Amino acid sequence: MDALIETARKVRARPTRAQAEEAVRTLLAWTGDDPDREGLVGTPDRVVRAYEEFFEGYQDDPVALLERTFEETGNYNEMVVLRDIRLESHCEHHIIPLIGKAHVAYLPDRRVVGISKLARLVDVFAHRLQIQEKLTAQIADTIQSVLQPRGVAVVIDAAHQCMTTRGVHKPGVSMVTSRLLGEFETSEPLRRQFFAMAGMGGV
Ligand SMILES: Nc1nc2c(ncn2[C@@H]2O[C@H](COP(=O)(O)OP(=O)(O)OP(=O)(O)O)[C@@H](O)[C@H]2O)c(=O)[nH]1
Repeated sequence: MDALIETARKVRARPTRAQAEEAVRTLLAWTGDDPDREGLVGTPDRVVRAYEEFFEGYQDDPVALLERTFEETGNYNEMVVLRDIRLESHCEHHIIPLIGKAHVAYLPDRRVVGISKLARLVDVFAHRLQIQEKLTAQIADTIQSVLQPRGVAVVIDAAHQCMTTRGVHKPGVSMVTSRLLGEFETSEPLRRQFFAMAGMGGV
């Protein structure tokens, strides 16, 4: 298995919850506000709970998700596309949300995976600190490595709030990334069919 996927499966030791809450308290004090006032006293706990949700993907094994497959497919070997998968992630540079859609396709080779697992796979990697390029690659490479289909295509179209709410302040901009493997890489008609099926004919 690919070394990058092996790394993505590792569950690392982490600081305690109390340490995480203390870190939030420090940030609150750093803003210039009073962490002990009524409105903020519960904030470290809330922020840590929110982070548990945002970053729960570190606790999940992306490979195990795809290991249950079905071979009774009626010889179906055409493209399978799951499009418009809502994507919520956080950029690793500013820990600010990036929100958009993922479109995931593969060309089965005799076996297929339960379709919800593709959406779960997107969530596992999205619920980690990310840059969009790595997120796109991790989703595609995991499907390729575990299912070994004839091809995989992943496109992500997302808006980065680190570009809209701070810094360069450019609302309305979205970033599009793609990873095309196997027959999607070698066949132009197949790529075109994928982009059309994903509703991205203009990309
Ligand atoms: N390629 C890529 N860049 C990203 C992503 N998310 C955030 N960034 C960018 O990461 C860069 C970090 O740049 P730095 O110069 O280190 O940070 P900064 O001073 O906060 O940059 P500004 O955002 O330009 O203010 C910024 O250009 C962000 O727009 C992503 O998913 N992919």
